[in-house]
Formats: sequence, structure tokens, C-alpha cells
Amino acid sequence: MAVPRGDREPGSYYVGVDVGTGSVRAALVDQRGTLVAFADQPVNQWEPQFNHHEQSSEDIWAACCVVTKKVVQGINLNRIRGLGFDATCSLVVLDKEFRPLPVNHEGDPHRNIIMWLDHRAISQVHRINETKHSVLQYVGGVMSVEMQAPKLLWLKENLRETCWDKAGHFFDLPDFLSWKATGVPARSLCSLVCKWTYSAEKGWDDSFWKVIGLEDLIANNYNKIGNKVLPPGASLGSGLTPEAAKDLGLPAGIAVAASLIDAHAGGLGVIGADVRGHGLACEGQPVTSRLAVICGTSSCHMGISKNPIFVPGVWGPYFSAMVPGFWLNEGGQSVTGKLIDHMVQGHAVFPELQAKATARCQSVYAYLNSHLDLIKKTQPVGFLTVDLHVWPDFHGNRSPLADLTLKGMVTGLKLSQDLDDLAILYLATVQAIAFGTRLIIEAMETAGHSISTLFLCGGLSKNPLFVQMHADITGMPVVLSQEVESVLVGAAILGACASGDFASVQVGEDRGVGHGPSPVWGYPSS
Ligand SMILES: Nc1ncnc2c1ncn2[C@@H]1O[C@H](COP(=O)(O)OP(=O)(O)O)[C@@H](O)[C@H]1O
Ligand SMILES: O=C(CO)[C@H](O)[C@H](O)COP(=O)(O)O
Repeated sequence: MAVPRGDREPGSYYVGVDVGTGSVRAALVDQRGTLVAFADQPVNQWEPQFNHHEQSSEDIWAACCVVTKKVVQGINLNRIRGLGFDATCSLVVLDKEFRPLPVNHEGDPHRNIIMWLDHRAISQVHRINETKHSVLQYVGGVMSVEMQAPKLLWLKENLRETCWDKAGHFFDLPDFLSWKATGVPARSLCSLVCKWTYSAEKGWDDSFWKVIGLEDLIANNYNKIGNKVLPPGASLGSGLTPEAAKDLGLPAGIAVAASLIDAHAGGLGVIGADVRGHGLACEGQPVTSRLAVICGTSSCHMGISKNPIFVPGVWGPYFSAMVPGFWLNEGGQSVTGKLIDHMVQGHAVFPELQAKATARCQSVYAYLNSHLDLIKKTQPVGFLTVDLHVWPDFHGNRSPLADLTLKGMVTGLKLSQDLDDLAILYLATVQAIAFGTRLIIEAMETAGHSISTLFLCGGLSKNPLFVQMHADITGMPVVLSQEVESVLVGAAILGACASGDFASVQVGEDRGVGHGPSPVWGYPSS
């Protein structure tokens, strides 16, 4: 039953499902954008060899079902009107009957996803960039190994018989989920534009696929990689199929939206936040003065503009890929949360840290933050790292250097290995990541963006030190949403839009769901 816009039944709900790198989350969200219920569940990852990262679409769907069932427990299901998915931009491979195909030399079909952070296709991306094809202008001038074309070429060159020749469907993970829920193999404009070289204005470019040696994908009007393309939030087919409804514990037929990549859902969830009354530079200014930074395993820096802006080393400009009618530039750091975890967990005194944090019922990060407060004495915390510096490109540099060959570095190491050393190394890592954000902002501003305020979300935005260092090092105020799970709010906005209850996924003064008032969290320390 469609409820006309402006005459919404009170008490409607929308379900958002967010598939991050490390876990799957679901939320039940009401019409005001308030999270009513939340659940999460970790997902498996495999690293069969260095730089190969794989997942299973069956595992991920099963996790989506577990968390969705949890968040709707005890709710009158008739009040749920829409479902939206976001996910990492990983590559899902299915055969012609939509069964999983192996993306690995072991031939394990369960592992049918090449994850976004997989860097196996280094030789392929190098050759793609050597073509200097015009589509590369729209990915910051250099294609990233994390995009789909090099991964597809790797599959063709390395797993021809076991995978490539049998493949019927290559999906971006967000599109796989909306297909699984509806049976409609449409692709979201977001995933195709951002990761597959599709143009919102001109569609696919045959000459690109021919020149890189993937001309076979042009067959049947690009049937294997998508020929029906919908804007994020568009309603798919007849909604949730009876089979998927049973899996998810939701009513069949509810609206399901064309999806978003996770960073874009986070961007949508925060960039239009109401900041009136805080005296921020962005108050009363166009939404283009805001930069959404979605910080999880990786960090993604999403800036929008009315006209296309070409920023060397920063992905895009992508038209309508996040906010309809706006161009998007997406800067990024491939590992941020993952790097902090790596540095802290790999340190000799990590077991001691863990034991001390557990004894205080704190996370290791809360413990480290209070330890830094203790050892800084009267000086600002940032000064603790005058002799210790980290270069954070342990997994290459996504933006603005766009060089996947770069490696990480630490200078200023001593022989001591106590908790103070670990805390200072952790601080230096956080600072290095914040300097990376500053470099990305500088590149965006040089090219024509004018950014005054940061809007952070994602797991790392729950870390006060990470937030404060971003404010200090960029010199910009950082706004956090009252609703910490902003990525999920973005996913729920999609479901709300697909239900027809809201006209669009628009942001700004004339908002849909999902934009509660946002307190200003951090100002740069003077
Ligand atoms: N409360 C917290 N304090 C500090 N770090 C956190 C907190 N919660 C999550 N993180 C960090 O955020 C990262 C994961 O963020 P998340 O958004 O869940 O990632 P993803 O979407 O990639 O799965 C991890 O590195 C984790 O250590
Ligand atoms: O490339 C990306 C977005 O375009 C993201 O880095 C990728 O989707 C992973 O996200 P997360 O770090 O939140 O798991």
C-alpha cells in the first residue's frame, strides 16, 4: 500500500543495512531519522596470500539476515515501509545461474568476492593507466587498483577457466544485495559511476573496455556488468521477494531501494546536517562548503560541487553519485582504522594494554587516550610526538598522490617498548592520518573546492582523539551527528525514498529523514 507523500502514516519505519569491511550492521529508523534499534555481526575475511582479500556473498547475506531479524524483533512489521542497503565496493562474482564462483587459485566458490582493498591487480591497473583513456579523467586521472576494471582483467588473465568463462554476473556488493532482496539485477548509478567507469551522462564507453582487453563485457549490452542503471533510492521491481522476506524476517513486497556504496551512504547521512546556532563558518553557506569524512577501515573524503571539479589524485568528479544533481569528488586513505589497529595490535606491549583496558572495562583506545592525557603533563597532547613520525601509506596512497606502490614508515624509534611508547606511536599514527586528510583537502581546494567544515562519521569518529587531531591538523571545526550510526541512517534514507514516503534522498534545508541536529564536537585547539 503506498502512502501518499505529505500524508504519512504516523509510526512508519525503514530498515537500513550497512555492510562494512569488518561487520554487517542493521538499524530500524523512524521517519525523523532516529535509530530505534541496532544490531551488528562480524563477517569473515580471507587473505590467502599477501594483497589478496576475499569474502563470501553467502556469508554476507546470512549476516544481513541475522542483523535485520534482530532489529525488527517485537515491531509491528506492517509499519516497515522500506529497506535500503549500502556496502563496501567489493566485486561479487556469480555464474549464469547466479551461483558463487571462486575468485581464488584454490577454486573455493564460497570465496566469491574480491574485496575493495585487494591489491592483486597491480600489473593490470598499470596497463590500464598506460592507455591514458579519457574515462580516467573521471577517477582523478589515475585508476585505482581498488576499482573493478583491473580486478576483472585479473580474473580474465588468471582464472579463465574456473571463473571468467563461467561468469554470468559481476556485481558491486551494494548491487548484489539489492538483487538478492528483489531479484532485480539493476545497478546503482553510485557504484557504476564510482567504480566501473560508467558515465551518468554518456553511459558505458565501448572504447575503454576494448582498449583494456575486456571487449567481451560489451556483449549483450553489458549484461554481465549492468545495463539497467537506477539512481540511489529508486524503488526496485516489486520490492522484497517472498524468499528474501523470509530470510530477512520482513514483509514481502516492501520497497527496496537501489543502493549506495558505504562511504556514500555515510556522506548522505551527515552532509546535510542542521548546524544552525553553533556559529560555524558553513552556517548559511551552500552544502558545498562541507566535507563528509567517513572513517572506518578506510577513510573517504566526500566533497560535492555544482559544477565538475577535476582534482588530480582525487576520485571523480562523479555526477549524482551521492547527492542528486551534484558532482562528487572522493578523496580517500585506503587504511586508517585498519592501520591504527595494525600499529597498536602489533606492538610488543599490546597484551599488557589489553589486560589493563579490560581491567578498567574500557576499549584499548579509551585506555590509550587516557594514558596520553596522563603522560602529556601540562603540554598539549600533540607535542608528545615531536621526535616520532609515521608515514601512513602502509597500503599505498589513494589520494592525493594516487600511488599504490608507496609504503609506510616510522621514524624516531627507540629501544624501549613500554606502554608510553605504544601510546605515542598510536598518537603519531592518528596524527599522520589527519595530515593525510589535510593533504587531500589542500588538493581539493587548489582545484576549486572551498571547504570550511568537516562532518565525520564511521567507527573512528567514536574516538575523541581521532576527531580532535582532525580539527587541530586541518584547522577546521569537526561536526559529529547526534546519531552516531550515520552510515545506517544513510541506508535507511534510501529505503524511505524507495517507499515513496519521501520525495528524494535530498539534503539541506528541505530534508528527508535522517538529519537530526548535530552538535559541534571539536574545534581546533588554539
Ligand atoms: N569506540 C571506538 N573507539 C576507537 N576506535 C573505534 C571505536 N569504534 C570503532 N573504532 C575503530 O573503527 C574502525 C572500524 O570502523 P567501522 O566503521 O566499523 O569499519 P567498517 O565500516 O570498515 O567495518 C576500527 O579500526 C575500529 O578500531
Ligand atoms: O572505496 C571505498 C568507498 O568508495 C571504501 O573505502 C570502501 O567501500 C570501504 O569502506 P570501509 O572502510 O567503511 O569499510
